[in-house]
Amino acid sequence: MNKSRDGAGTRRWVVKIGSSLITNNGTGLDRDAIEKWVRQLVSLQQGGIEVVLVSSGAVAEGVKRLGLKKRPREIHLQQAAAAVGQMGLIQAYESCFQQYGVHTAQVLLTHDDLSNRRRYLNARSTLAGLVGMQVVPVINENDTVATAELCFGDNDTLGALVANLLGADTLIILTDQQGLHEADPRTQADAPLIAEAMAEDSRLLAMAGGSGSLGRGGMITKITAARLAARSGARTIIASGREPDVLVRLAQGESIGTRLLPEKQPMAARKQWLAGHLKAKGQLVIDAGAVTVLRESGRSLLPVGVSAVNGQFDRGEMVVCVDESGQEIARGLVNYDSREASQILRQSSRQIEGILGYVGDAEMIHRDNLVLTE
Ligand SMILES: Nc1ncnc2c1ncn2[C@@H]1O[C@H](COP(=O)(O)OP(=O)(O)O)[C@@H](O)[C@H]1O
Ligand SMILES: N[C@@H](CCC(=O)OP(=O)(O)O)C(=O)O
Repeated sequence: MNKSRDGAGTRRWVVKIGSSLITNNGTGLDRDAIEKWVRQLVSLQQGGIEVVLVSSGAVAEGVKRLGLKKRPREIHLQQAAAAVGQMGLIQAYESCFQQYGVHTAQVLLTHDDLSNRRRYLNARSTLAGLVGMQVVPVINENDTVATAELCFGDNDTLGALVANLLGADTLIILTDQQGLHEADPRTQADAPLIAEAMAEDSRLLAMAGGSGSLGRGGMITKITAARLAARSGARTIIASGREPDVLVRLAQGESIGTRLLPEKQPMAARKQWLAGHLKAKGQLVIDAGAVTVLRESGRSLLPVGVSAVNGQFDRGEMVVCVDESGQEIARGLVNYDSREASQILRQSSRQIEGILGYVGDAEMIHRDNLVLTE
C-alpha cells in the first residue's frame, strides 16, 4: 500500500474534535483531554505532518460560562453562547500549544466563505501560509454570522470542506465513539465496529443515527463529510478521542476506528473536481512558450505567458486558457480579476507590485489550481 495512504508518510491532516468529546460531562471544556490532543498534534507536526485543527466546543463552553442549564434551543442564543465560549476554547488551545512554543491562529469560517470563489482562494492562501509557518490554525464555524440556512450545521462538514480547500490527504474526526458501528451503540451496545469501507458505500448511511445531546451531527454528518472529503481524494478516519495517543498511533499507521476511503488519489481527485464542478467565466490567451511549460513541465501559469484577457471574471473564478489559435489548453482558478489580469499580462511577476500597487500572487494560475485539457 502507498505509504501516504497508510499514515506514516502523510503530509497534511485536518483533525476535527467534536462537541460530544471536548466537553467534560457536558460542563465546559475537558482541559485535560485538550492537553493530551495538543501534545499529540505537536508530535505529529514534529514528525513532518502539517496539522490543521477544526474544533467544536464554543457553544458547550458558552453554556457553562453563562450558567445555563443546557444548550439553548433558540439559534440566536446558541450563537451568543458560541461567541462567549469561543474565547475559552481558543484560550485553552493557545495556552496548551504555547507550552511547546507552537503558535495557534483562530480562524472562523462560514459555508459562504468557501463557496465564494474569491474568499475560497483567500482562505486557502491564508491557511497555507499559516501551516507553512508551523502555526496550527484552530478553525470553528463562525456562529455569530452563520444563520440557519448558511451555517454548516455541523463541524464535520466544515472539516471536510477544509480538507478539500487545502488538498489534505487525511481528515480525522475524533468523537466519543470508537468509530462507525453497524448501529448506534447508544441503542445497540454490541453493534460491531466498521474498520474500513469506501466512503461512497451506500450501506453506510443506513447504519448511522443522529447525535448525542451535545453534538449536532451524529454519524450521518460524519459519513457525509467523509464523502465530501473523498471528492478531493482525502481519506477519513473516525475514531475515539479518548483512545490513548490516538493521533500518534494513527500517524504510525495503526488501524484504529473506522477508515472511509476515497476512490482517487488527492491530486487526481482535486483536478477532476476543478474540471467538472466549476463553470468557466473568461479566457486567457497564452503564448507558445506558456503552452509548452504547462503541457510539458506541469508548472504554474505566470502573467508573462499571457498575451490577452477575454471576458470579465473575479479572482478565484475558473478561466479557460487557450493558445493563440483559440484551442483550449487548460482551465484553472485565476488569482487576479480580469481588470488586474489585463494590466499585468506579458509582465514578469516581479513587476506586479509596481503595476497594481500591492503584492499579489506570483502566478496567474497556480499549478495546483490548473487542469490540462486532455
Ligand atoms: N452507527 C453509529 N456508530 C457510532 N455512533 C453512532 C452511530 N449512529 C449514531 N451514533 C451517535 O453519534 C454520536 C456522535 O456524534 P455527535 O454527538 O454529533 O458527536 P460530535 O460532537 O463528536 O460530532 C455518538 O455518540 C453516537 O451515539
Ligand atoms: N461551532 C459550534 C459547532 C458545534 C458542532 O456542530 O459540533 P459537532 O457536533 O462537533 O459537529 C461550537 O463550537 O459549539
